[in-house]
Amino acid sequence: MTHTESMQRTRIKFCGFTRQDDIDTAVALGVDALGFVMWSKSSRSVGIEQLAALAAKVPAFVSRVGLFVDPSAKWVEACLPHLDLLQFHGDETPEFCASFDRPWIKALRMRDTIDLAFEAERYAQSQALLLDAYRPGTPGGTGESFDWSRIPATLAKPVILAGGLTPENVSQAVHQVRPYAVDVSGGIEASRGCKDASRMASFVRQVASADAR
Ligand SMILES: O=C(O)c1ccccc1NCC(=O)[C@H](O)[C@H](O)COP(=O)(O)O
Repeated sequence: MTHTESMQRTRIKFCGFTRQDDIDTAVALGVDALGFVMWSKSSRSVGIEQLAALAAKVPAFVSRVGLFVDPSAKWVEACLPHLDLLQFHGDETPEFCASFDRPWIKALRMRDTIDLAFEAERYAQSQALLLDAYRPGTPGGTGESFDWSRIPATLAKPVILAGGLTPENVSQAVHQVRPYAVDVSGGIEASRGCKDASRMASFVRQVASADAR
């Protein structure tokens, strides 16, 4: 059964926050989860002090998600007090992902050879699988989409659809895939790391209208 058949709305995660004003806007729009890039090679990354300051002002019942790419255990542990959920974007093993005292999701890049049923079994302890576009050498945040018809109608884990989503295409994406959640970064930005309030609002409206279809 898809989540829509069970009458659940599509959850929304916005990723790559660096500014308090953008977080305030997203929270006011009712966004479910806010992502912080804890990978220093990203132009959207925040340091631990910035994470602490931003995360402290996120109200209850909005998830603070930390995004990691092949981190050390020490780095994840340092970030843990400010996070509700961990998102792993590299080649982390299931054992590594499960070794922290937080729920977690695994991002999978949709390379041609990927076997999603196998990955769902492999990452069985994850809360969900985030499916993202594959670009060699770039672990995420590419702003590129992939062919959504490659996602099986049923999968053992909830699907978070990511990769190149925008206010312009998210309604079609939700209608076609019926994911548990959608995740966006570049599609709601004015510039790298800076969100655009009107694009954030438009994205949320488009998801709601797709849910109502
Ligand atoms: O945003 C980054 O710079 C980034 C770097 C390394 C791994 C993941 C990264 N971002 C993840 C996301 O923002 C999203 O979860 C996802 O990749 C979708 O991004 P976009 O295609 O820009 O909507």
